[in-house]
Amino acid sequence: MLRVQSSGWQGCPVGPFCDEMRPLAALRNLGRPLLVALGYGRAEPRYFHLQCGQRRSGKIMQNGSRKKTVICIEGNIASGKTTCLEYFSKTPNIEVITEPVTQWRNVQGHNLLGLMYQDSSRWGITLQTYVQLTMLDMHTRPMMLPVRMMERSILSAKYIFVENLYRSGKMPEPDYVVLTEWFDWIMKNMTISVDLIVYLQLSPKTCYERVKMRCREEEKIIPLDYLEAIHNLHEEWLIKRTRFTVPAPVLVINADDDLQNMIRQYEEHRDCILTPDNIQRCL
Ligand SMILES: Nc1ncnc2c1ncn2[C@@H]1O[C@H](COP(=O)(O)OP(=O)(O)O)[C@@H](O)[C@H]1O
Ligand SMILES: Nc1ccn([C@H]2C[C@H](O)[C@@H](COP(=O)(O)O)O2)c(=O)n1
Repeated sequence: MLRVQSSGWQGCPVGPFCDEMRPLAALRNLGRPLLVALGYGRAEPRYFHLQCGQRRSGKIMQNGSRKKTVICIEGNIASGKTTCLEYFSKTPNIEVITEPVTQWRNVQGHNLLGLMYQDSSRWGITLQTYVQLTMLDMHTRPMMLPVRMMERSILSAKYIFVENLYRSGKMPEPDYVVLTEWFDWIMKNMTISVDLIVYLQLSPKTCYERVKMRCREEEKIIPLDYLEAIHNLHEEWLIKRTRFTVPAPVLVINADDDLQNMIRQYEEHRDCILTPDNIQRCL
């Protein structure tokens, strides 16, 4: 089963220079207004590119270069994101960026992921601060190929994992507020381009079984209700759309299927996934 959600996005295309931008380069360019937030309110701000004012439908950039495409694969823990990326990595002209879990497990000898699972009230903020940095690095890495597929995004790090820590009382409000101000600054001053979100939707129970099967040391203590909370936040963000901005069209794929059926679904929707301009035709 596959559904497409239309987007509430107001248009934030990539500027001609954005592929070259790295966090430090951007900090040097603080004076240059890249994005303006439209309408702060209950929901998150929406962003519109000031310099080119280009809408998503245009494939050719103002500087004549071809528009590149960024697809984010979102979903619960062990929903099959890495497996999906591995599958598409065999396609020519696609670059794949997986979540830097290895980096999170060894920051100058410190395993932030392990620390977070051992004591999330103490280490949740530490892990999420680092996740936000590494995700920003992923989004701003120069694109070498026309299509980039990445595992999760800086958005889900904030809207799912930071939000869960805060709502469950594991992240004190001052920490949450500081991380939110950092996030808002990034969204206002950096170009975070997302053309399509592929949401792997499945039951928390299946995720639980797959977490057990994968047997990642740090995750052995994950209870089912943690996966339920993470699932509910994905639904709130990408399906119900009750709180946070959804930055691109969302393709919902039923990921409860076995591997063979997952491949069948990926093949059926290959064109929609790899050419987000086609997504309207899939609606
Ligand atoms: N459709 C599927 N059916 C059964 N097992 C799967 C399926 N997709 C992935 N797996 C297995 O589930 C575990 C988690 O998958 P993975 O792709 O690493 O998830 P994620 O990257 O979302 O955490 C792995 O052991 C993987 O081999
Ligand atoms: N912002 C984040 C992102 C991920 N994690 C955790 C969840 C998993 O234990 C691990 C990697 O995720 P997966 O790719 O297996 O879904 O990192 C987190 O705590 N915060």
